[in-house]
Amino acid sequence: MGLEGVEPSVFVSDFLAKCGGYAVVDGGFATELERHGQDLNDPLWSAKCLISSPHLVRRVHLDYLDAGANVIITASYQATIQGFEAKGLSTEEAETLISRSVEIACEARQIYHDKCTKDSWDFLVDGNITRRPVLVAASVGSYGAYLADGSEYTGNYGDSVTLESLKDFHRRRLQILATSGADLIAFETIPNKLEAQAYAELLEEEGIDIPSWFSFTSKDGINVVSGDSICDCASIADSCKQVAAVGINCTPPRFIHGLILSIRKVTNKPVVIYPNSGETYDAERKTWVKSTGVADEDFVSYAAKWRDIGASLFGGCCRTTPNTIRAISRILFDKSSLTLSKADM
Ligand code: MET
Ligand SMILES: [Zn+2]
Repeated sequence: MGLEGVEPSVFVSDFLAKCGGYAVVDGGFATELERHGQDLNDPLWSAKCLISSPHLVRRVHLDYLDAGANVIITASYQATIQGFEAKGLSTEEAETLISRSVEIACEARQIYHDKCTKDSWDFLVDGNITRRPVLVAASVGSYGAYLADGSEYTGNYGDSVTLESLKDFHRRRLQILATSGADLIAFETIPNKLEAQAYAELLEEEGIDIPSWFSFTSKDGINVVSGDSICDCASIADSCKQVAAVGINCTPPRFIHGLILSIRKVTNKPVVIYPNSGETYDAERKTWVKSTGVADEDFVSYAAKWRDIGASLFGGCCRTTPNTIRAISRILFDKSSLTLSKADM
C-alpha cells in the first residue's frame, strides 16, 4: 500500500475508516527486545538487533500484530548511516540494514496475513474473508537518539546544530526509508521545533511521496521536552502537506489529555498517541525509573477518553508490551464504551 497519487490526508482517513474509525499502533519496540533478553546498552540501541537478531525483530512485530496492531513501526529508530559507520560498517552495509528494517516488518505482516487466511474463521465478515488493515511505518528517531546521550529527552542540541545540519543528518536515511516499501514514515520522539522544521523542509525538498506522521515528546504536558510550545510544533506539522497525522509518543500518560487539547487547537489532522509506561529514562544510568509525584494509572483506561477528545491512533511506547496493545485494542473497539455522539453516528 503506498500513496500512489493519493493525498496523505485521504490515505490516512481511508485507512482509519477501514480500521473502524480508530487505529491501533504497536507498543514499545526496543524495550520489548530487552524483555526478550537483548542487551541494548549500545549506541545503536534497538538497531543493534538488525545486525545480530533480525529473527527477534520479526518476532516482536508478529507479537504486536497478534495483539491487534494496525500499524507496526520498524526497528530503524536508531538505525543511522552515521551510527552503523561508527561500528565499522560500510555505507552500503548501513544502507542495506536500514532498508532491511522495513523488509522485516513487511515479512512479519505477510506471515501474519498468511496465518490469518489459514485460520480464516477469525476473519469472516458476512461470509467474506477480511484482512485487518496493517501499515508498516518506517521509524525515524531524532538526532538526539543517534547521539545516544538522552538528548531526545531534552531537545538540547547546542548552538552548533542548525536547521541545515539536521537536514543533512537525516537526508539519506529518509530517502532510503521512503523508497523501501514502507507505507508511511513515523518521525518519532521529536524533541524540539528545529527538528520538526528540518523534517518538514526535507519532506518537501526530497519530494517524499509516502505520508508521514510527526510525533513529539513532552515531560510537562505543556511543551515539548526542549521547552518549545507544542502548539508551535504541531503547527509546523499542520502546514506540511505530506504530514498526515500529528501526535505524542514516549511521554507519561498523565500528560496526554492536555497535549491532545493543545494539538487540536492548531490542526484538524488525525492525532496519534502512544505514551510510554509512565516511567522516566535515566540517561546516565541507562535505566528506566518509576516517576515520583503523581502516579500513572494503567493508561489503557485513559484511551477511550483520549479518543473522545479527538485522538484517532493509539498505541504505546517504551516499556509497554503486547499486553498493553491487546488491552487498547479491546477498549477501542468495545462498542459499549463509545460516547453518545459516536454511538449515534
Ligand atoms: C525512545 S522512543 C522509541 C520509539 C521506538 N519506536 C521504540 O519503541 O523502540
Ligand atoms: Zn519510547
